Amino acid sequence: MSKEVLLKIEDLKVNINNNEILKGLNLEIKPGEIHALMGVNGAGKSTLVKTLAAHYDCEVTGGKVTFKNKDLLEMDVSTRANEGIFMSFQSPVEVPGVNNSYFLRTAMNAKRAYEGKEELDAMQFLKLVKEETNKFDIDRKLLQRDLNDGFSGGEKKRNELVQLLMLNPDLIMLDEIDSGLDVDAIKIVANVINSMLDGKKSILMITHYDRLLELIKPDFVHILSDGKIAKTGDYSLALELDEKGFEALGINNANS
Ligand SMILES: Nc1ncnc2c1ncn2[C@@H]1O[C@H](COP(=O)(O)OP(=O)(O)OP(=O)(O)O)[C@@H](O)[C@H]1O
Repeated sequence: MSKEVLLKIEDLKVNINNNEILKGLNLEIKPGEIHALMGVNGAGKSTLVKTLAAHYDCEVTGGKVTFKNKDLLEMDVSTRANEGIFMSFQSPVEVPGVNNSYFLRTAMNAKRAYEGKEELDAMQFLKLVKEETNKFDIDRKLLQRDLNDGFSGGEKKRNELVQLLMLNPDLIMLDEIDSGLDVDAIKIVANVINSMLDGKKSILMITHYDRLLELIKPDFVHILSDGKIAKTGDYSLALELDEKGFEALGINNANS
């Protein structure tokens, strides 16, 4: 693998329901970098991360994406996860009938098998979960329930943090993980993410608010508009955006 680039997106075009949402997007993420993605509602931010996570809504019509120098678009959803891509969804789906703990252990064991490691039995798994969640104020009771079934918005996000800690991915994609969270919960999110940063893990996070970026400082801030990255800067771009709004920065309000 090239040491310089973890994820490379070139001229990516994506349709949803036959509408072109991404119109030739380019983005490069190196190991250890934190990228924030901002933009008006409907600009296509979620579409980008959903496409990278192989979501069935997103039809790639052009372009190239490489992850660890491999063709990402050729990989199915589980291969992408096993290769080290993790996505935290804006609204994680509820899966009644599937035990949360069982689901997570299965996902971990699939990744371990892919990496040539031994599978974890239930006891080893629980020990690991306990070690990881004890470092943070994360309630383990959610693991006994069915996956996201009846979880509150905040509980769903906390559950994703447990998944994140256990799966230990190389690229963490967070789609508005701060939305609907109370101040303490946002701090837990930031603590978990910051604790995972080891100079190699990269982050692509979508947010509308400077609050999260204050706690997880991005190296790059991108503004998505009209299906492309319209502007890139450092953290000061997020501050400028917060102060002046999109229009003052010359960003179109429509995704047409
Ligand atoms: N399943 C779908 N069917 C039809 N249109 C869709 C679907 N999913 C997304 N879209 C459309 O694609 C466009 C981009 O949506 P996307 O969710 O990527 O925007 P976003 O930048 O993440 O917005 P927000 O900031 O509001 O979360 C929007 O116009 C949206 O209505």
